[in-house]
Amino acid sequence: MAGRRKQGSTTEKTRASQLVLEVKGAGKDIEGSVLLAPIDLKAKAGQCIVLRGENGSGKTTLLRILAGALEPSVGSATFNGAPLDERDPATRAGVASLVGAPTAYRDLTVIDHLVLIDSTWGGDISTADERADDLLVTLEIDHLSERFPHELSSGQQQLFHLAMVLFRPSTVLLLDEPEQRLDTHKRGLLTRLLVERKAAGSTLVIACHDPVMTEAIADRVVDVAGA
Ligand SMILES: Nc1ncnc2c1ncn2[C@@H]1O[C@H](COP(=O)(O)OP(=O)(O)OP(=O)(O)O)[C@@H](O)[C@H]1O
Repeated sequence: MAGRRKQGSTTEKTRASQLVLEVKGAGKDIEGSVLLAPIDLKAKAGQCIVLRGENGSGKTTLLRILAGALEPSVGSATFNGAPLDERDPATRAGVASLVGAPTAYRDLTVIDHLVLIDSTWGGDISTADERADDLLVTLEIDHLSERFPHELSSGQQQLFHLAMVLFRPSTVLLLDEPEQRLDTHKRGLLTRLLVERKAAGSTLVIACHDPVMTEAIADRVVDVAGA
């Protein structure tokens, strides 16, 4: 019994010390235009890296590289030691990202979207509604569960998009300015939720222009310097 406990704690420590994301000198240019100057980044389980930098410095480009949606022109980016590639099942299963607006359907309600996402990830259909509603309650948009996406305000739409990415299973969460269009109360609520995700072992990389939120969630701030 004692031996099993010891082995378990060693495994947990090993897991916590392993790099989940590693970017080594990754940069991106297209036809002579520099989108991202070469940059390094390391993140372990339970860590949150905040990307900071002026408009156009390359934060979204770096997030797209981390999502496996964009291949770096130089350097490398890996997830658990393997190259990031959104076509690869390991990347798709582990990495959830909100970079730009996700696909939404005019004829599905807010809760329909969550139940659909859950079913594509193999969630238990008998509890999907209840779990979806719990997340909407946490984000304080449960009263909007039967609305269609085009019936939401811009801030409500942002919370809906966050719900879509938070509802699917993942070990890495990539968010591009999740605070945008949210009021102060909702920013606080999102901050608490992200701190909880971190405590549960998720790796977070977040581009953020809000210094209060950055202070609350960042284990490390990476300055994206631009070309
Ligand atoms: N397809 C493209 N071709 C050429 N340049 C591009 C392309 N997409 C983006 N860029 C340029 O790459 C740079 C980095 O853009 P990116 O969106 O990564 O910046 P950002 O740091 O996320 O900015 P913001 O804070 O405004 O969201 C910008 O100068 C942008 O104009």
